[in-house]
Amino acid sequence: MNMDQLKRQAAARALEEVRDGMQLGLGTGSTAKHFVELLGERVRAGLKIIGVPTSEATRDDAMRCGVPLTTLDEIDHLDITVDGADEIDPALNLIKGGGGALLREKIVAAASDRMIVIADDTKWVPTLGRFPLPVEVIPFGLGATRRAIEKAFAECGVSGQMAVRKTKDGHVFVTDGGHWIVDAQLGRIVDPPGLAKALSTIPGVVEHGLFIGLASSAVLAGGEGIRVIERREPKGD
Ligand SMILES: O=C[C@H](O)[C@H](O)[C@H](O)COP(=O)(O)O
Repeated sequence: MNMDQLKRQAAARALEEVRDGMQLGLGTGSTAKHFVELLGERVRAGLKIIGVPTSEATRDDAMRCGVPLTTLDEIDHLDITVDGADEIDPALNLIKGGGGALLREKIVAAASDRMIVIADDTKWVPTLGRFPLPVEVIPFGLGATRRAIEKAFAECGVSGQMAVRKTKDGHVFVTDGGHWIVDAQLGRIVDPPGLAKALSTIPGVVEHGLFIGLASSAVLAGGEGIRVIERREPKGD
């Protein structure tokens, strides 16, 4: 089974949790796209749900698949968000933002009763950090923000090269919110909750890709089948 088939299997397993009448957060990326497509099939067969997309790309996919959409201004909570991840550790801490959607993804996940992470099992790691950590920043004063980020890294026992994300054609990548992303090659993040807190205090940092205490479960698809890992502590701890 190839990677794409594994991603679709994980998406199909998460879909089993969806019930009539639910309000759903719709993640971004190649794995979440499978979920949106499968959800669209169920909607066309009569399932009544409504979704909040976490990016313009997901909005386009959902509309194409016939998934009805709303916003967090029109509804007061979400039942489940289903989203992919770049890395997942045994405490269900995540690195997200490889596709640049981390800010909306975090807002939507935080507004959800449950977040189900779907992935192929190569995303499962003992320690976060092999995948570059995305940090979404305001372009104004970027030099000062970078220095503050470096200081936060040092205080949290990590270091590594940082680079402003570029598109394939060499232009600066701009997020749906109009911000830039700095990707940090940290290798091994020893204290993800500590680093998350430190980054959140920096004025020029809009958001970062560490998702701490947000995932309720992870559905991992691999060559030997599907593994569902449930979070033990309540959401937010
Ligand atoms: O910004 C993008 C998101 O955080 C994605 O969910 C993450 O990068 C995983 O994407 P994929 O399922 O394509 O590996």
